[in-house]
Amino acid sequence: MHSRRASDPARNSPAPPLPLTLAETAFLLDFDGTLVDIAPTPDAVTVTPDLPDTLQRLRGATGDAVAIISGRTIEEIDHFLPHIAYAISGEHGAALREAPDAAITHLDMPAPPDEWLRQARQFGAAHEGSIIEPKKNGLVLHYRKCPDAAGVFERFARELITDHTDFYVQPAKMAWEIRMKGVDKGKALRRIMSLPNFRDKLPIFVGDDRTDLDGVHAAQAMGGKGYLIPEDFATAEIFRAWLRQCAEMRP
Ligand SMILES: O=P(O)(O)OC[C@H]1O[C@H](O[C@H]2O[C@H](CO)[C@@H](O)[C@H](O)[C@H]2O)[C@H](O)[C@@H](O)[C@@H]1O
Repeated sequence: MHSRRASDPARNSPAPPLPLTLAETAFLLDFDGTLVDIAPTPDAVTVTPDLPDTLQRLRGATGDAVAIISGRTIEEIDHFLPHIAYAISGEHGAALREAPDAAITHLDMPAPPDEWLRQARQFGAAHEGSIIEPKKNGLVLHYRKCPDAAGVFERFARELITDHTDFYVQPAKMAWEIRMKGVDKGKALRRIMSLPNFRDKLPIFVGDDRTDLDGVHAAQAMGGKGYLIPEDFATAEIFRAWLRQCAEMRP
């Protein structure tokens, strides 16, 4: 993934074209850095006032073909955007809720050993500002508030998972994430695109991080569009303005 600098004239290039018809389009959207701006801590993200209405309008215009695909848990997405997306995939595809009233299902995968979380919390306590975020299928070591410790965090994460071949260490935005092998946002997108409301539509996936590349490639492979911030939309704010334009398109 390449990125553009503020001085790059391409930053000012127009956003991608609007879809031709919403009735034949499905929106599958990343959360952090896309639907919301990156914030100093995971709890501190804010939803812009018009975003829930934008997503509700898109649901109406697409026949409920609006999904969020996030690295976060589904419960966290519900906290920020309650009952807004039709389907939600969490933990990079390890969890799925197919419809608003459906139960959350988890892929049958081994959980990380409890000992990892205990050790990670002990390690985090020695680094002021760090955040240890547990997930069912992994954990995230955030160093945004202690950036000089990035290398130490990486070493700790790699040593922690030594000999556990089911997991790997993924670089994330100011964080290292211990992730389960075998799940990714591309697979999550394909699962959601097989659901009745999504099937037979062209997917538009938008994300901002290297974990989103699988979603981008899967959408493109299905004949749809895969977009990245800042390559295709200079900022998340510009992407959200584009999404609003989509929501306001005539049927
Ligand atoms: O797949 P996403 O919806 O993009 O989620 C990716 C990770 O996002 C969160 O961490 C990142 O965003 C935080 C809030 O802006 C920021 O403080 C942190 O530095 C970023 O790494 C979230 O905490 C993770 O669980 C997600 O996997």
